[in-house]
Amino acid sequence: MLCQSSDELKELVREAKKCAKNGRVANYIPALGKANPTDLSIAIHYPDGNCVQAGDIEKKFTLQSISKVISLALVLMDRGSNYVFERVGMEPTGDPFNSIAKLETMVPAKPLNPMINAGALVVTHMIKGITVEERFQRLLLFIQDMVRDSNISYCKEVALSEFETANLNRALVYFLKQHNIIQEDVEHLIDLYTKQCAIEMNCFDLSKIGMVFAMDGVDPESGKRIMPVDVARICKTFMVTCGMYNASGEFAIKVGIPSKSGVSGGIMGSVPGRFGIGIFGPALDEKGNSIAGIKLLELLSQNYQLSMF
Ligand SMILES: NC(=O)CC[C@H](N)C(=O)O
Repeated sequence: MLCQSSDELKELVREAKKCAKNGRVANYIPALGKANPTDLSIAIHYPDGNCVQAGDIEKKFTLQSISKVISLALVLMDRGSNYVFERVGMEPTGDPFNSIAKLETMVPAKPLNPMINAGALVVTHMIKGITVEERFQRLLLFIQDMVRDSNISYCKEVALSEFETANLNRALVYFLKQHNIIQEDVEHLIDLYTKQCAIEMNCFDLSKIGMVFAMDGVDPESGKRIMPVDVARICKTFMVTCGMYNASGEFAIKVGIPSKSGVSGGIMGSVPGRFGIGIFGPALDEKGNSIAGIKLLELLSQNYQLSMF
């Protein structure tokens, strides 16, 4: 069964919105603190081009950790999976996304997976190109291709705000540099990573990216293959095992849709072979996931039997 009507979706948004009051917007990146905690919007994008939406779907937000799946896809294409997984692992951590704790206990010191900050920084380090600008443009082009919109760009204010405050991420990079997993200049990598996290779009755009992953790497509307099927498969698997940080297990049980969240309050969902979902709800739970966004996905999954398990 599919959700085909915005009225049905509006009703679910109204219901899910009630729990936004129990969450808080992220403010460790100061510019994110300006978001309105009661916002909630969703777009569902079907392969035939049909899109069902509810809420203020024009509102833009930054991708934050959602960008980690996309940079992983690019780097898997750039370098191949053997090279990538020699430098970053495949296992969930059970720790918060920005935790530094496990790094010191791992021998060699490679991060456990590409969805935690330590692993994502290693992935961003592997994006091919000579300069930060060239590497960022390659990532942006890849995203523009998925969304089919060459106007997709990044929010300079959020990028700068994170660059000025990202001392924990700097600590992770210094540690990884000491262990020779990362070789480049720390400030260059933080510059690239903070721009990557600040790439900005609305729910409608995000649902298109979710759809490309759902459709095994093909944009069904243009027929264009954006990434090999294996790359899409690896990314979706990480979305299931690590996409919602240390809440991924409970989310898999309650929702069962490969998803990736970010501290801006965005969630990208990919229902395999069926459709893509983009959600924005900036009030977060204690693990850093959109509290109303998760509720909305729970309602959707129950109402339309979307769990893949
Ligand atoms: N969970 C997130 O969305 C984290 C991304 C954020 N840019 C950070 O590195 O802290």
